[in-house]
Amino acid sequence: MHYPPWNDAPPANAKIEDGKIITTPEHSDSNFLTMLYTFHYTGLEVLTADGKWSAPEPRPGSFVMNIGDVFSRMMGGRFKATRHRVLDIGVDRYSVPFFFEPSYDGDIGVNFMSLATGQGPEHKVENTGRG
Ligand SMILES: O=C(O)CCC(=O)C(=O)O
Ligand SMILES: [Fe+2]
Repeated sequence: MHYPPWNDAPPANAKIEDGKIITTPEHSDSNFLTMLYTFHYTGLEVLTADGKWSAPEPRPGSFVMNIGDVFSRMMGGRFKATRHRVLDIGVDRYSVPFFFEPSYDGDIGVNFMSLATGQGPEHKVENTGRG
């Protein structure tokens, strides 16, 4: 992904709290799991459990792993999908996300954990492709 800077002309809806400017608004990824490579670039922020935005320090050679909506739902919400956003850092920014998706006939039914624990709401099979 390539994020060009707004170059001092951001649209009104790119301006957020504390004078920050965003290139990608807050969201969670709709997939299972995302492996994200951010090189040496800052700009990524993740929402922590106490509702504060936190900027993980970029670590070249490492991946950020973001839990997606599908994984969270399969786990009955015990693991939360990572809310995250990207700030304008004033220079061209690059990142490489790998969006790991379930296979077309994979079972992504809710409450997968109950298959292993025998506890909690019953797991119901739902195939990715057939809903
Ligand atoms: O570029 C990044 O650091 C994050 C990208 C992202 O959130 C996305 O593509 O869903
Ligand atoms: Fe994302």
